[in-house]
Parts: sequence; C-alpha cells; structure tokens
Amino acid sequence: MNWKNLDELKAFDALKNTEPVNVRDVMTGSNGADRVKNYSVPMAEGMAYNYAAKAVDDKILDQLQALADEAELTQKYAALYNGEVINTGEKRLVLHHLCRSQLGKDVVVDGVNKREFYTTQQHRIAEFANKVHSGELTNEKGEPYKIVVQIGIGGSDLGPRAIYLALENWAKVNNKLKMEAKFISNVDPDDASAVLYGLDVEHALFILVSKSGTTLETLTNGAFVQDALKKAGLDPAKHMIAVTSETSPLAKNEGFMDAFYMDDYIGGRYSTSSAVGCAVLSLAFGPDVYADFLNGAAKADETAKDPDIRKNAALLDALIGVYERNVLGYDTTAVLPYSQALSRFPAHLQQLDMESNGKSVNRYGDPVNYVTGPIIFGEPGTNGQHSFYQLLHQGKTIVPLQFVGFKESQMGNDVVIEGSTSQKKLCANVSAQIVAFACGKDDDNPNKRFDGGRPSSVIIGEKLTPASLGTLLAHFENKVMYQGFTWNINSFDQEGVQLGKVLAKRVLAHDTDGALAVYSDLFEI
Ligand SMILES: O=P(O)(O)OC[C@H]1O[C@](O)(CO)[C@@H](O)[C@@H]1O
Repeated sequence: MNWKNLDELKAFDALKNTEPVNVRDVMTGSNGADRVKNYSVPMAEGMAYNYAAKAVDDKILDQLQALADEAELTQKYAALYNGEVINTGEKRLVLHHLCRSQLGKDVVVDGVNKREFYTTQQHRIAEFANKVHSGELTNEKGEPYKIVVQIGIGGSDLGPRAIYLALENWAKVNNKLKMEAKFISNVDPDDASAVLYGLDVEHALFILVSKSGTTLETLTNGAFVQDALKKAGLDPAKHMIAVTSETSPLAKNEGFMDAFYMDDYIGGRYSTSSAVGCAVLSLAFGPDVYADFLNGAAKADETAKDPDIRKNAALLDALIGVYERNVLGYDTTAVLPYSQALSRFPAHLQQLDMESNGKSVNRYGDPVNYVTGPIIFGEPGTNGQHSFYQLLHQGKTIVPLQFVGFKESQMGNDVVIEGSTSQKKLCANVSAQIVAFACGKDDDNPNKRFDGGRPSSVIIGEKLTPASLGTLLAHFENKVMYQGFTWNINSFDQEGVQLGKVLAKRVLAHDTDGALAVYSDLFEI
C-alpha cells in the first residue's frame, strides 16, 4: 500500500490545474435542473447524497476518482477493518466498524477475536437492559429504575447524547421509550447539579463512561453523583454501572453493579457503536432499537467499500471536501440538519471531524505542506437561517454547506397553515437555501445583492429512524476516515488535547509560574 502525502500524488497536481466550476453558472437554468437529477448517490436506508450544488463537473469528478485510485483509499479502508495498525501515533488497530458489521476478516489480538469481544459486550448489555426493563434488576427497595444518566465527556458523551436526542421523540410516539436519559459531561458543578436537581435519584441508574478510566471531568462527576446518592441515603453501588476498557481503574471495581467493556481499538469519537453508546441507548430504547441503529451503520459501511466514487457517498463527500479545502481554499464547513432531532449532531461531528483531522503532521510524524481538517460548526435549520446565515449568504468568507433533510417528520403530528404543513415548510426552506446559496440574486442595490456561487450538498432521507440515523452517523465517520487517508494523516489519535490537561493539573497542584501563575491568581485557584 502506498501511504503518500497528498502533494506527492500526480492526480492532485492534475486536480489543481483544472478549470474550476462556477456553482452559480452551472446551477442556473435547465443545466441546474439536470444536475440536481443526476448528481446524486444512493445511500443505505433509502437516503441519497446530492452534490448538484457543489463546484464539480464530470471532469473534476474523474480527477477525484483518479485521486481516490492513486491514493488507494478503499484499499486503506479494507486494511483498517481487516486489522492493520492504522492508528500509527498510538500503534493501535482501528476497529469501530467491527462493532456493527460483518466486514472483513476476523481480527484476533492476543488470542481474542475482536468481533466476538464487541458482540459479547452487546449481548451482555442487552441482557442487563432487559432485566432492568422487566424489573428483574431493581434498586435497594426492589423498585424499578426509571431514568438513566450517562456521565462521560468528549466521545463518551457527544455521540451517545446526539443519538439519544435524535431518537427520543421518535421513541415516544412509537412506544419505544423505556427510560428517559440524561447526560452529565462538564466538570462545571452546575452541569451535574442541574441534572441532579429534582431528579428521582432513588430510581436512577448512572452509567460512568470512560475508556481510559482516568478523565478528570468524568471521575469528578462520578464522585459528585456518588456523593449525592450517599446524601440521599442510597448505596451508590446499586445505582451505578461502568463502561470502560478492561485495563482501566474502573474495571472490576466494587463501586459498580456491573461493568461493560470496549477497548483501545475504538477511538472515543467513534465509540457510539461500542459499549459506550450501546449501554445508554439500549437502556433508553431497548436492545432492538439499538440493533436497528447498528444495522443502518453497517449498511453504510458496506457501501463505503465501493471504489467508484459516483456510487460511494462517503468517499465522494470526502473527496469533494478535500477539493474544497486544498484546491479552492475554503477553511470551514457548516453542517445544517433540517431536523430538530439532530440538534446535537453538529456538536458530535465537530469532535468527530476536528479531533480526527486537525493535524499538522502525517501518519509518520513528518510535517505536511498543505491544510488538513476544516473548522466544523452547525445548527439545525431553520433556526440557523435566523442566526448566522447572513454571513453565509453575503459575508466575505465562502463556507461550504452540508445540509441534511427528511421528507417526513418523526412524530407525524403536523398542521396545515396557509396551504402547507410545517414539514413542507421545513423542506421548502432546504430547497430554497440550496438554490439561494448557489444561484444568488442580482440587484441594483448592492446591499440586497447575493453573489451566489456558494457550494452545498444535501443528504435527503425519508424519515429519521434508528436505521437511517445509523447510516448517517457511519457516513460521516467514513467520510472523515477517507479525508484522513487522503491527507495521509492519522485520524485516530488526539495528542492536541493533552497539553491543556497537563497544565490544568499543574494549576490545581499549585505548580505554576509565568503567565500560568498569574491566570491562576486571577481565578483565585
Ligand atoms: O472516555 P475517556 O477516556 O474518558 O475520554 C474522553 C474523551 O477525552 C478525549 O481523549 C479528549 O480529551 C477524547 O478523545 C475522548 O473521547
């Protein structure tokens, strides 16, 4: 396999020297209508990735295909799920795909078949959740647990929280909500206090989630909750379970009713498919719903194997992103789900993308001479329209946009006002925004002029369900992976978050000097 930097690839040179496409020109008129019909890749679960409003044409697509082939991107994906050491920084395998699929060979490490290991944990969690739901497992008084609270941060919070919120209302109307879930992540005492305030702790089950078992915020919040349980006269061990790695200090610890495991081959931001997401989501919705979610993800993993970029949405999305970043020079991407249920999905993608691809050295530790991961931000539409879209439409910075929208609402409750339902209004806004960004509008008054030429893609689905959500999550995971491969960086470590943690510990130990000492004084630490 060739692991070359992007600027060593011939196809990248060719791409840089190709006439760019003016989105406004190609999207205006009948040509635009044809593009919307033709520039679409089917995704799993009846979804589609439409890239008509991106700055690409058939010639650029051919060159992106040449880039994918020369960089051996799908071969690298196969190497990843077949158990090669892809995380070069930490010398680890990268196995989150094995949590949800039958891809590739069996990967055996130190005599452990990893697929079996992850599946066993899923079965253990399913059994545990079923016992909680049936009332076989109860609190000290023999009463059922009614609410589940996840304590974790970063990848041990964002993905599971985003997925829970995305399915909470779907579960309510489909009679699938077994237990309401809440989340504590920030070491700010107001976060834990707000969740605990008025909480029926007697009937609460807390999941302490930390792969390392050493994260300051999570251990602090765990102790905060244990303290609250003791003050309520309850035995913390009857109210807490752990999700961690088998080697962590939280494993085999008497302070917990039970413990479920993931391992070092599952990166935090990729851990929603592991025990990290499995526990809270199976308790909240039941193991069957979680299995549907994993199946949706597995289908996306399967389509991500296709070497043809016109059939592989994750690969194409990744390559268009690289083209925008390294040839067109755009440094940001906005994720704009037109679905209130996806309110925390952009926050999850922020970690997924920026923690994975915010790197300056290649997978061997040598500096790269080109830009890598973009800045990611986003908010659900239409709320974003009334907030930051002004800059997106008329600002001096061009921000590529990634829309997501569904034809049907999740809850099915709607009303016709002035001839249309709210869902139709929502979808009308996505269509309108894509065209407004692409085609713009001339006006004699410069203040009212829209230049257009602002690229976007849209993922369109029928309805946000557990399976389509799984597909969506895996799409972005695979996109980020493919971009990392193209940039020849290691998307699976995160050394950049360490320095701040080390300095914070020094502040707390009063081991400071220089600016750190003065800042500590300002906060009276
Ligand atoms: O699960 P843990 O080990 O507590 O780590 C939490 C998070 O901290 C990070 O290491 C970043 O600080 C993330 O990558 C990870 O998801």
